[in-house]
Amino acid sequence: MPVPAPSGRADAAAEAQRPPRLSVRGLKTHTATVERLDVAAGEIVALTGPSGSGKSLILRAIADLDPAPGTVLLDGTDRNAMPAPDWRRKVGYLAAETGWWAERVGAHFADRAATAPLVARLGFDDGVWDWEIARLSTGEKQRLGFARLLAGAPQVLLLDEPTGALDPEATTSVEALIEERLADGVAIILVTHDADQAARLARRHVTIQGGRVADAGGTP
Ligand SMILES: Nc1ncnc2c1ncn2[C@@H]1O[C@H](COP(=O)(O)OP(=O)(O)OP(=O)(O)O)[C@@H](O)[C@H]1O
Repeated sequence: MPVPAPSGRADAAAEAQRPPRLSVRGLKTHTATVERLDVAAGEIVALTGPSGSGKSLILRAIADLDPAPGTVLLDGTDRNAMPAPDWRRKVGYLAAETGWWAERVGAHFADRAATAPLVARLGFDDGVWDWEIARLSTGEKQRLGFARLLAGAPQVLLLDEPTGALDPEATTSVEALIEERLADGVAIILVTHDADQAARLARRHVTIQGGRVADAGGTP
């Protein structure tokens, strides 16, 4: 009778066979090429580089917001195998400057009751639904944009300077929510100019050098 493998070893083998949550190969934007980048479920990778090196364009290309040649897979499924709106819901992008289309905050949230606890953790009470977009400060837009993104429960988060306009208290709240999503298995790429934040949140750091992003760390 065969002896079963110790469960820890079996788990490790199953883990090794699982595709990375996000996998990027040969993705070309106007300014940079991502040769190879894998992000596992529950992993956060910090993407750094000088201003104008192309970090935002890479996130937008992965999110399929700009056309870009190359291969991007979610749990092994090519982005071309699903409608673009489905991809963008699963692979969520938070722009450094969030976009708003309706007059008031509430119109941007499909399920206010479900989102209220999230919005509260980011410092707002229920009155926020009636606020006009025109009155929002930069930091309020950033926090509400983050809440709007999380409300869709994406499996990948592409965060472009998510706390760039926030005070330390709000930054702590956003980082706590990021950590919780990681615990839920979300894969995250974080663009930040804040080296302390990159060190706090991410063990793996990739940098744009000479227009190339190479995944030095590999898949853990
Ligand atoms: N559609 C486009 N066509 C050509 N160049 C573009 C286009 N969009 C942006 N760029 C340029 O590509 C470069 C990279 O822009 P990007 O916003 O990705 O930089 P970044 O690394 O995120 O910078 P920052 O840290 O300042 O936010 C910039 O020089 C920008 O002007």
